[in-house]
Amino acid sequence: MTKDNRIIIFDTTLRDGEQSPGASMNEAEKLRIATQLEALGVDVIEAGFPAASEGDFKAVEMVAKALKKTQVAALCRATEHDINMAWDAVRQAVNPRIHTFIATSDIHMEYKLKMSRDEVVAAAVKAVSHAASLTPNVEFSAEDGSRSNPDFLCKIFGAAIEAGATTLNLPDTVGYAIPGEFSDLVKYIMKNTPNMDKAVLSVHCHNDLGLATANTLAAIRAGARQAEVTINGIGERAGNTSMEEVVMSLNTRPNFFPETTSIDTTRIYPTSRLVSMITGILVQPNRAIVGANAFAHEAGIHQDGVLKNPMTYEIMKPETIGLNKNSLVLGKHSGRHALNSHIEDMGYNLSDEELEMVFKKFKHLCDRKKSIQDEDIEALVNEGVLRSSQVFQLEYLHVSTGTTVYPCATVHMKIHNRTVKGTTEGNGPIDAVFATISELTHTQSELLRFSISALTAGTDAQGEVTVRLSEDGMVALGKGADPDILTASALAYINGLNRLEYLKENPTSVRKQSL
Ligand SMILES: CC(=O)SCCNC(=O)CCNC(=O)[C@H](O)C(C)(C)COP(=O)(O)OP(=O)(O)OC[C@H]1O[C@@H](n2cnc3c(N)ncnc32)[C@H](O)[C@@H]1OP(=O)(O)O
Ligand SMILES: CC(C)C(=O)C(=O)O
Repeated sequence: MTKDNRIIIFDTTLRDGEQSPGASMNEAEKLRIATQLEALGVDVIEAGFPAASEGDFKAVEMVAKALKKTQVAALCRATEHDINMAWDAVRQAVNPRIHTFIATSDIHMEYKLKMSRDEVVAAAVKAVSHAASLTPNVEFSAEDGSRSNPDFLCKIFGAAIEAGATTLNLPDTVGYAIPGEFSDLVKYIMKNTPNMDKAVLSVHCHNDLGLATANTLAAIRAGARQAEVTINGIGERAGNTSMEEVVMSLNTRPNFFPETTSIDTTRIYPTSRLVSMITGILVQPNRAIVGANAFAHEAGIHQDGVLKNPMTYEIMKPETIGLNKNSLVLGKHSGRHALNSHIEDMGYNLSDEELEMVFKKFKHLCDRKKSIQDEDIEALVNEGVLRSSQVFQLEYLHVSTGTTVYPCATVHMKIHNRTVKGTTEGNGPIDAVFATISELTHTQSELLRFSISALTAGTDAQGEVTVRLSEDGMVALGKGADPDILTASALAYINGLNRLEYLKENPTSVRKQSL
């Protein structure tokens, strides 16, 4: 048993991770991940189960040949054939490891293996002795260890050490363990296994109850010195202990965990992305450490705190895991501080009054649109700031249109602080809107151009309308943005009219304003 506080990180993304339904990887893909895992700094890479298929054999062999410093392990049943296959596949690694296993729980021994306890001990000893005749680096796992009799575990582990195993792995194969109980089991094994000081105790947890990381950390506290993990926690059924959770727990809470790892945490995020891309298993947004929302803040009170000091709501720095920065997601829970900071990042400098105006429109937009993009904000700023000295304002718009209805628009506008209302028909809904506005404002402008575009992707995107109006030799652009394209059109038209009014009053600024 190693006495120091360094935890050996044994990554089984390429073996147990590959057991996630649909995650099978080809040789080149495994090699790509293995190379990344080596750069990440894992100590051991379990590259596959060579007896499973010719492809897996080749992949393990390729990884073993390619890696420069990392130990490469291959899993095998407790049979001579599987062990020989495993050895043939890993033997060219700088430090090859044979990992052999057999189940030790009563249910597995009776129903699956159909073997007695003594037969299982004999098979384990035979397998470990054979593996140890090939390499000094032998790991033995007691499959379904957490549901096995503790004294039987100590007996088989003691026998495996005597046969040459240097790492003993206690798997919670079916994710059944509870942290306190698992930690007691680890302590019991360490105390009662003969010659335990000659081997490293490892744990390998599954996430069936969502406790894989908690059990692994409890085991580390109890003295386990190897953690078997996968990137993004992928693996059989509900998956394995996730590497990023264990490593970042140790890293973030050094006052609680004196244990350390050799992981370069700044490579965690890119590795997570790579594994997700290759396996096709998406990372859920709220996943700890590597989820898209792990460093994103939406609530105004949180955003304000983060702007003042990120540590108010962040226990880790995003750069520590290789993310450029956190993100303040603008949404309906955001406040003025976050909105203003975002607007400043976009290059605008608003007065308090302007910010107030944009903030109101922003909240209104958030109630109607799920995700707010930079373009949405830009449109709101343009809208809010350019409309600050407006003669004409839209108060209400109702349009009826359809296949059997003649398009008709009802518009209420504020003109010089007086509300006027009107209804007009048109050739189409936009024509009806523009005709009504024109009538209410007593303007005679000519519509030179009308264009509409979606500011962002998705059916809930804001539409941006641009109009070019001309009156008495003056030309003005008008812009309007709204998720409703008829409202966006009305806003653009009124914006253009306001600019024309401005030009009429400030003829010297004609050129500048009409650009
Ligand atoms: C908890 C884990 O994650 S364990 C690792 C799981 N990984 C894999 O299973 C790797 C992929 N597996 C495979 O490709 C195949 O199962 C193979 C090639 C390994 C074996 O295939 P087959 O020979 O067709 O056997 P099959 O998988 O149907 O059954 C497993 C056999 O191995 C036996 N067995 C299971 N575990 C062990 C073990 N650790 N040591 C020895 N024998 C074992 C079973 O009792 C069963 O034996 P039986 O045929 O006498 O009943
Ligand atoms: C073979 C062992 C290590 C395993 O994968 C498990 O028990 O889950």
